[in-house]
Amino acid sequence: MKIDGTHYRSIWRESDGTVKIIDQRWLPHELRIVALTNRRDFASAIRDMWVRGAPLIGATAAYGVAVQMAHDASDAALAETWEVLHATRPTAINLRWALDEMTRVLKPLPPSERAAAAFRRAAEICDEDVEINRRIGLNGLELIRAISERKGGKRVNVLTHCNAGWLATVDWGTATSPIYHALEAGIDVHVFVDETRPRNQGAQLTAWEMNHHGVSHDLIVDNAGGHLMQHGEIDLCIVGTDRTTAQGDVCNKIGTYLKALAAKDNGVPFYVALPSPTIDWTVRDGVKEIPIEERDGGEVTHVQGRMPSGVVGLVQISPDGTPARNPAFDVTPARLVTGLITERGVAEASPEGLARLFPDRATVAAD
Ligand SMILES: CSC[C@H]1O[C@H](OP(=O)(O)O)[C@H](O)[C@@H]1O
Repeated sequence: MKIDGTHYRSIWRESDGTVKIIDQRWLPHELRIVALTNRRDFASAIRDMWVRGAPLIGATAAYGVAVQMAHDASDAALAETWEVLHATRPTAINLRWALDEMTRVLKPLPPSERAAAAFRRAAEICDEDVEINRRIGLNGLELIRAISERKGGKRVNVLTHCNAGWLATVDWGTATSPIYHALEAGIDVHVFVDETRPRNQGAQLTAWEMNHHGVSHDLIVDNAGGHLMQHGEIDLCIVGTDRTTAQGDVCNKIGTYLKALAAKDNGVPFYVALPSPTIDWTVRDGVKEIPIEERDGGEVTHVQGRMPSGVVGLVQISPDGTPARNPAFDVTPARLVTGLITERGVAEASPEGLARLFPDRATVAAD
């Protein structure tokens, strides 16, 4: 999307072959663009969240394989790269999907052909993500348009959680794509942006996206969402996902489950923007089977921001040595999900709903 009138993707390859990313750790205060030149860079970028968001993690891993193939295209290097990058973060299925896809394409080729083929496939994966997200936006736009018409053109209030924006993907975003399309369609839309503790992807990234794209928004603390729903201030929720099961259970940033409970209790539609590479067809029960990343407790006891001096740094918000738990995701059972907004349409959160849209992929029989 655009930053001060200039179009950016979150990851791209320069004409000289260098792969570059926006290092999201410094947003919203600094726009830092960095080159990733070796496998270690790519592993750090994913593990330490220079880039984050399920689709972007997958795209980054794809380019990580390509850059490694340019250094060493042996079978051993290909297998080792799968292991090294797969170990960076456990929850987003797109990481495994992208690594498996790159291996599928490259394994049959002679090493001499692998680097060129890898960069081609990585570029395709990025372009496919952009198109998938554009279509998710068009499908989600109809949900927002229907609410707008029901409200006689009055403002449609959308709640988002974490960042499922263009910064979480290659472009458009997933949960934000319907919002961007609604803005372009002239619909009066307002976004309540969950700050999303502890990494504050909402406060730091979604608010930055909304601001740069001219979307009306308010930043709210995570705990305010239920109150706003009780008072009729939220028309629908749209969130992203890091892994959705064939049953329609949705794994997403920590706190999503609580938002879904509040939405159910208040009759607020709760939608999940779901690109098909984020569907894990091999999993039945999301709560029992999806690995939940446990990140360092320091992300809970400390918060990053800009100091009065203008320097971006960390401040400690709890007593020295405070122990902290930091599960980075939770799973919202399908029963709390109103619908899944995919690139092929809006599906019921059920095996039947997903199989209807993806008969070519559905492999898990309904319970
Ligand atoms: C479009 S996927 C976005 C998804 O990824 C985020 O997690 P993280 O920032 O830790 O990578 C969050 O769960 C978003 O909903």
